[in-house]
Amino acid sequence: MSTRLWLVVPAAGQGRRMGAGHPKQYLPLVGRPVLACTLARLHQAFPSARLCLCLDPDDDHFDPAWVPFADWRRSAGGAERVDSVVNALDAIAPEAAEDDLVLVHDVARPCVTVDDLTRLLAAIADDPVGGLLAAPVADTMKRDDGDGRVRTTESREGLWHAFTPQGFRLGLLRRALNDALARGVAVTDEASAVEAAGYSPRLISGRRDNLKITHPEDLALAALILSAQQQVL
Ligand SMILES: Nc1ccn([C@@H]2O[C@H](COP(=O)(O)OP(=O)(O)OP(=O)(O)O)[C@@H](O)[C@H]2O)c(=O)n1
Ligand SMILES: C[C@](O)(CO)[C@H](O)COP(=O)(O)O
Repeated sequence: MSTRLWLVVPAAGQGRRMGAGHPKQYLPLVGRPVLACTLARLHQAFPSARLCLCLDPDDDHFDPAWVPFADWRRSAGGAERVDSVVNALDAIAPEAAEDDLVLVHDVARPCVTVDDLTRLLAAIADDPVGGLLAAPVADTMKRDDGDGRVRTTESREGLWHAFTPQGFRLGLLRRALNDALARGVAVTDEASAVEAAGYSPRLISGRRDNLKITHPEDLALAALILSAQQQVL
């Protein structure tokens, strides 16, 4: 049996830094909610993938009409992003094979391009570990002294911003996440768990406009990015 492609979309966050009063994935972006925009991009790139959408069990904003995938299921969001992803992997495991590829993509990143998505998949399809979209740090990096002043300027050489999607084989990713959680390792993305398991995920250079909508000003930026992308992509 050939390996299948699964998409896991963590969408169970509360959007506290956005401060909109309800989760940012339901804020309108370019005529429809952020969640619908993100799923549309993923569907454009991978129309026959299987989707698992992590939703807060108390979510009363979600509308299934926003899901363009024929084959999809929902899983329960957890306390942290990593818990939502672990729940999703547990939910798909009975239907999936250990070496099926899983791409995990934040619902809060609607500006990822079809080209980056397909390049990521091509780059990791035969990679023994897997990898992630990322971009080299372009600014000078400062470390603060904890009191609003600069302590040091850090070297940015070799530093990358980690984006999503991040893609790994189901078996490797599940083991890595569960081990990391059991050992108390801080897991802010899938790659950090895979790294803690002793592997080196591949960095796939992606576009810098793969913005994660986090703060209020990001929503307008994302709308501009999507409009600009429509002109040229
Ligand atoms: N318990 C959680 C927390 C986050 N996420 C998802 O993980 C992604 C990245 O998280 P982040 O940008 O931090 O989103 P929020 O948790 O919503 O934001 P905040 O931290 O400001 O509350 C988002 O797509 C978010 O919906 C999730 O599925 N489950
Ligand atoms: C996974 C992630 O998008 C990589 O940059 C990011 O870490 C998720 O955001 P959070 O604020 O750390 O939950």
